[in-house]
Amino acid sequence: MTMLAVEGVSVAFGGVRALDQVSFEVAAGQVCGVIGPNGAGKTTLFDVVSGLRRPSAGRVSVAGRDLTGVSPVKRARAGLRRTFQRTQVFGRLTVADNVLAALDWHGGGGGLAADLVGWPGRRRHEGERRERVTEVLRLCGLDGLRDAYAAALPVGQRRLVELARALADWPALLLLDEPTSGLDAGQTAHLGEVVRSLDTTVLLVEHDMGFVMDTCDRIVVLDLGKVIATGTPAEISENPVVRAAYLG
Ligand SMILES: Nc1ncnc2c1ncn2[C@@H]1O[C@H](COP(=O)(O)OP(=O)(O)OP(=O)(O)O)[C@@H](O)[C@H]1O
Repeated sequence: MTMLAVEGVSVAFGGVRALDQVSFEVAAGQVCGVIGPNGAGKTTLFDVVSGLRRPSAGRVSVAGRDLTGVSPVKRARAGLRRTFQRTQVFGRLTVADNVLAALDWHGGGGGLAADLVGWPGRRRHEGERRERVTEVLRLCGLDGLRDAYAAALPVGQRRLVELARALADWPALLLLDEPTSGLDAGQTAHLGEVVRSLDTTVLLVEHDMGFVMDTCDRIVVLDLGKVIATGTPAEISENPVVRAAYLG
């Protein structure tokens, strides 16, 4: 099943074609990396998929639903989650509470009255939510840190907390913007292991080629706004067109 479909997407800034008829698909459960030289259009593509920028032509669909003209907030309701280059976690909350807060926006059901009377349905929801927090912390290798304050963690672990937050309510599609930025080699390797172990569909933009090659099932290569290649890491690393674009 196709989870993300980008079809004929174009964006122009004045005379610059940042994206020119970009099309590709990501199958459910796959990790897809977008790479390309500086100015290739990676950030613009990310902004189009996450809803920050509307394309002048083309369509973006998630799980068969056309989201092209839909706001970022409504995309989030449709199951799209993203992380940012600069981590966005609540420093004064514990790791577990950071993840719980990411689940909270669905509400526990029943509103304020349910909060006040400790409605049994609400208590059941609460138990399920705490189970999900535990599960997500395990997925992200954060079990041992659930009671640590996020502000006290090194950047590699804060990045994992952000990932855990994004995963908390079972996203349909997870967008990772330069996930390794600021991480050392060990932290990058650990993040790659976590991302590979997920069942979630992931689209990531990343400069670290080693990370992309090790982590992604498929790679989309952009150059000057166009898709010049798609394929497995092995296919991409052997592709002469890709090599030429990078050697410039
Ligand atoms: N807001 C903007 N106004 C004008 N031109 C822009 C704007 N944003 C991007 N561009 C241009 O569009 C093209 C694609 O830029 P984009 O930032 O998407 O590339 P990128 O692949 O993310 O590059 P980098 O690897 O350097 O981050 C570039 O030529 C860039 O100069």
